[in-house]
Amino acid sequence: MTPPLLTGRHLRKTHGSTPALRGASVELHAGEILAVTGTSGSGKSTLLHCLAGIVRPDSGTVEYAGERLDELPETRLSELRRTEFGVVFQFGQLIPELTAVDNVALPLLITGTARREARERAGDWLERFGVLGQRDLRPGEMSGGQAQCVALARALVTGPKAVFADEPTGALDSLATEQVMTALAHTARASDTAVLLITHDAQVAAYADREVTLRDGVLGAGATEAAR
Ligand SMILES: Nc1ncnc2c1ncn2[C@@H]1O[C@H](COP(=O)(O)OP(=O)(O)OP(=O)(O)O)[C@@H](O)[C@H]1O
Repeated sequence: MTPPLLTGRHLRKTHGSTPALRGASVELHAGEILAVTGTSGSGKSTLLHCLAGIVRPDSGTVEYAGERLDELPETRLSELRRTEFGVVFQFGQLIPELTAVDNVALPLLITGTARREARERAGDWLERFGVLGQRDLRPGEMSGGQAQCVALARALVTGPKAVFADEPTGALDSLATEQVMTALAHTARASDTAVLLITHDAQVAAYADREVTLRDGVLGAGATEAAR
């Protein structure tokens, strides 16, 4: 079997005096959708932040494609986040003043793509997520489901190898959840992108290839090859 794209080993992280992770280990393979479930406060978001190089664990290691994220300088980490990772949160965090197409084009502009090409590629991704008709609308003029599809298009437009989605449908009704998850699962598989999907919704976890559960900062069986 090919080695994992991303591996977290024995991750520990404490916020103030609250232990969020207590030795969590997990592997994510290229092209795989992994759902991490768990009750509120079990450490899901903290795990995502450690694996995506957003926060450093207090101890333990995070290895991405042969690089130790927990040891990298901030400059290399932010380069990786811009070029190899995509992130989506519960509330898409689109820029309210920009239209859908300009929101999606933004990561390309930041990495040096010319404006015309960036907007063309943004349009392609809006189409893949079924929201091309909303290209000239601002986030406040769209439904919640449409805005999340735009946020996903923005996360995928740079061709990331890994997408980190933290409760991406947490604010949506079940119909919009289905629209967003169908689009995410389809595009992730078509582009061989790995997805770490944080959720406490069984309807959402059902879209994953594999599901692991966090309990009190530790992952249960199946999170790593050794434990499977
Ligand atoms: N910045 C912070 N400062 C202090 N405590 C924090 C911080 N972030 C998280 N925590 C605490 O760490 C624990 C784990 O939080 P985390 O957000 O990772 O869990 P979660 O499973 O994602 O929860 P939820 O489903 O409610 O989002 C919780 O007890 C939380 O209150």
